[in-house]
Amino acid sequence: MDAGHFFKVRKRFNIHLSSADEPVIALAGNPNTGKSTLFNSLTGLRQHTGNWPGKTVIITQGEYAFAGRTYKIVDLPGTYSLLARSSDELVARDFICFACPDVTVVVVDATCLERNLNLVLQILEITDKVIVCVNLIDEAERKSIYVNTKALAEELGVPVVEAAARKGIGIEELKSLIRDMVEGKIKTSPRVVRYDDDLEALLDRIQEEIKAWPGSRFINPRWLALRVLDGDESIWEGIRKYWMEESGVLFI
Ligand SMILES: Nc1nc2c(ncn2[C@@H]2O[C@H](COP(=O)(O)OP(=O)(O)OP(=O)(O)O)[C@@H](O)[C@H]2O)c(=O)[nH]1
Ligand SMILES: [Mg+2]
Repeated sequence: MDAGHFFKVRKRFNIHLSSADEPVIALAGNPNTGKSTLFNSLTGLRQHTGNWPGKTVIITQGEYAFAGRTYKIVDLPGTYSLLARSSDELVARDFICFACPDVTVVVVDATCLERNLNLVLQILEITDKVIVCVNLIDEAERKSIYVNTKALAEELGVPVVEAAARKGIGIEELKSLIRDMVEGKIKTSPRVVRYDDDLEALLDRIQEEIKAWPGSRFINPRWLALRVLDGDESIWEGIRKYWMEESGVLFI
């Protein structure tokens, strides 16, 4: 039943799958971190890439085969945040929260990791099916920057893989991690941002109400409660579009 729901929602994003159980992998990340280059490495396609930000404005999709299974891969627009202030942010956010990719690979730039972690934490608030891909390690090495990926994975509570997408480095390891996550072999425990006690108490109350909705299993209730507190109107538009129109799921 849930697979059928997500099949319909994914179609709404023009993601065409051969069957409802074909895994969907999203590539998210700040602009210019090498998502499209990674996409090309994974799929063997030649999507145009360039070194200016904000280029990918539509969702590009492709496929790759690994160990006998086909994976659909979706290149999301580059964004610094998912607060849905721009159309790029809205598309990336709606895809992650409504189409529920089987894995979201967050591509981060090894040369300026800190700036990229804001988006990683925002995505970890929505989903625990995350792999962080620290790309541009060749560029980082050139600048004598070394990333302790083991410590980063422990801090974030999700797998971290190093890559230099332009040279095809790290691609096989990423594919194998994706397979393991899709098959449920990787248990993650994402770092959750905790707010002050009053806010947490309020979040608990809102979450309890959300959990009573028939559609609540399609979304992370804590994340939705945060959006409610934020006064984020755009989330209701998404719920109408992807739950009610696609699956007839009522939410009140
Ligand atoms: N040195 C090096 N350059 C890379 C690597 N990956 C990507 N690049 C370069 O970084 C630039 C940006 O890459 P894109 O793949 O277009 O980045 P993007 O994340 O898709 O960018 P947006 O779509 O604008 O968000 C291009 O010039 C790539 O060739 C890498 O691993 N090492
Ligand atoms: Mg791109």
